[in-house]
Amino acid sequence: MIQSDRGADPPDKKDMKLSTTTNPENGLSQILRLVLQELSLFYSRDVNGVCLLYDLLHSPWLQALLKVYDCLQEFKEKKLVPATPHAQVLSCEVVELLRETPTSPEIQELRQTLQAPHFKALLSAHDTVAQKDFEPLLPPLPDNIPENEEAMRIVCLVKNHQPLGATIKRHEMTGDILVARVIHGGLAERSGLLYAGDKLVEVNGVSVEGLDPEQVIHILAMSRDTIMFKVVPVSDPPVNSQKMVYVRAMTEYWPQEDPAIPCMDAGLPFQKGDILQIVDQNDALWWQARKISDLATCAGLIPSKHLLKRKQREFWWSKPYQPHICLRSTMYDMKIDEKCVEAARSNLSCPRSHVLCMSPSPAGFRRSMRLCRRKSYLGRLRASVCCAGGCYSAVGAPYEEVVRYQRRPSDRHRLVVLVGPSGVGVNELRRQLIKFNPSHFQSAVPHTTRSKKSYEMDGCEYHFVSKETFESLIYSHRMLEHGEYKGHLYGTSVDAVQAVLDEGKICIMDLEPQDIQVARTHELKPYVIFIKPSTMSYMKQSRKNAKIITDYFVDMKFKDEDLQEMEELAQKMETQFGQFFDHVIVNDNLQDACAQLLSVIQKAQEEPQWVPATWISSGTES
Ligand SMILES: Nc1ncnc2c1ncn2[C@@H]1O[C@H](COP(=O)(O)OP(=O)(O)OP(=O)(O)O)[C@@H](O)[C@H]1O
Repeated sequence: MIQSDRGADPPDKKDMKLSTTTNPENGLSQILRLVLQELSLFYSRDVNGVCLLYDLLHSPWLQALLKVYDCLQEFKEKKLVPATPHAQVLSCEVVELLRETPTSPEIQELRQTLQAPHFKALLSAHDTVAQKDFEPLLPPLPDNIPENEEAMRIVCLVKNHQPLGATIKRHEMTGDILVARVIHGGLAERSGLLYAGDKLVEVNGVSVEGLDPEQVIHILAMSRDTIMFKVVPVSDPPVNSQKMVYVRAMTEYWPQEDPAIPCMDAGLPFQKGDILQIVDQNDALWWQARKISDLATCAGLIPSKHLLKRKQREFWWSKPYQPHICLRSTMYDMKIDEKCVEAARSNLSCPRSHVLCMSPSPAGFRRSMRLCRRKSYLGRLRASVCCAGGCYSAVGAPYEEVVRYQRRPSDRHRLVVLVGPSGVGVNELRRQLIKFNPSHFQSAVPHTTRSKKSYEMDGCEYHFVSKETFESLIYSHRMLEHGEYKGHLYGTSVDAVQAVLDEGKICIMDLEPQDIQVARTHELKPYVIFIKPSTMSYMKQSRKNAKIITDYFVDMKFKDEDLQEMEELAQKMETQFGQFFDHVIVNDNLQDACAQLLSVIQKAQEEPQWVPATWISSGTES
């Protein structure tokens, strides 16, 4: 991730003094010092990547470089003249004279110093500069060079256990071996001497004429310390003027499984949800990218958006037809068992008298309605191996452009969405969070079309609305999730979530994974946390006294098959929807999981995070 390392090198006035030159009144070092002072004011807020800029300008190598630059500028004016252009000869004469002098420890030391290879090399360099003798001595050109001889470039690269970072191909018509692409950050690119399109003539003195690319690679693999290329440079070297783009991978990619990749070794594997830095989009089919978790390495090849979409479509159509139900929740496909909702309520840690109170706070303690969808959901998930994720993958963009978003203190909080297989502890964690700080965390009050009971209050347990009102909320996309049972509709609206956010609180809600996309808007900027079950053996231990609610029973103990089912479901959720998860918490020890949740939520609200670019550029952000 491009993140400045705040902890490693905090802005500090003492440090800044060290970084100034001896003459702070002029020169670039002085300007840099002032810029650093300015930047340090914004450092803690990381406004628009200030930390990154600060760390760059504060780096010792840049400071040293600027000092050298300042010194050179100073001496440029003085027009220095060498005392002698023959320091080497002078040194030899001194050594000779010292031989005739009576020896003493000092004389011995001086002789040793003057005869040391490094010192001799230094004097040699001095004389070369003093005599301005910079041109290398080249043998005279042969007379018989043909007029149309192409200009050649000799490139010598020193091997350093890093990949060369270039791929080659054979030109279909001419049979020439060409540099196909130069990978960013690789040895070839950093040398600045090899370009895509350069024609290879020789490698390590061996002519490549008539050779296959594989044979050329074999020669390269055999070379030991240095690689020598003789190339005919491409007439128009490509210039990469594209801006760096960051994307979230919405699908996974394994170069080893892709026979179409031009060079498997140069491929960059990635998983759903990985953030990638796209460094080169010059090729319409193969882009170059790095993972932000590994920016120091050289880039790798990934399929372009267009190509990956095509691959997804081909994969989709190549699958045998399977009748399936789309997981996307639609009206009337979700059964909510009100009996279960009621039963769950009586199971709450907050007493019923609390539910009856005037304050709307009980919403935070209500069990989610998803409990009752458990059985049918699992069934549908099993039946639709390639639906929600698959359908999405087949038609959706494989990469989502992302930017760093830093919530300002005046902004509303981000919605926190908890996702997980039924029984994993989503509601338990939500309850714990709200209990821990009810003035900070709250759930949204759901809507229903059923009639109000005598002990209920509108806006407290539910917003009681007519079927028409509810349906208009659905059609105007104001419902984040909804379902029907026995002719009554239930659901949570965007407005109910916003009401919590408008109070300056953090709204916590649980969603089925297929509903995450509905919530992914610039209005709510949801931060999605996946709650994952622990290992089977740990779950058996820790869930001994835990209770679940099924479609038919309330307060049932976990059976082994429930845990097994939970594990299976968690895996499927991760496989299909992992691209939407901002964070994963394994719920083994409840206290630990709660502590993690608190800290992650705090980070989500206070630290820069990757969010879809459309959330920021949609005009609602200043
Ligand atoms: N880390 C844990 N250790 C022990 N018990 C736990 C832990 N997490 C949750 N539980 C217990 O497991 C049971 C199920 O938890 P919970 O009701 O929160 O599940 P859920 O994910 O909301 O699923 P559903 O939506 O089906 O209710 C509850 O009795 C809860 O107290």
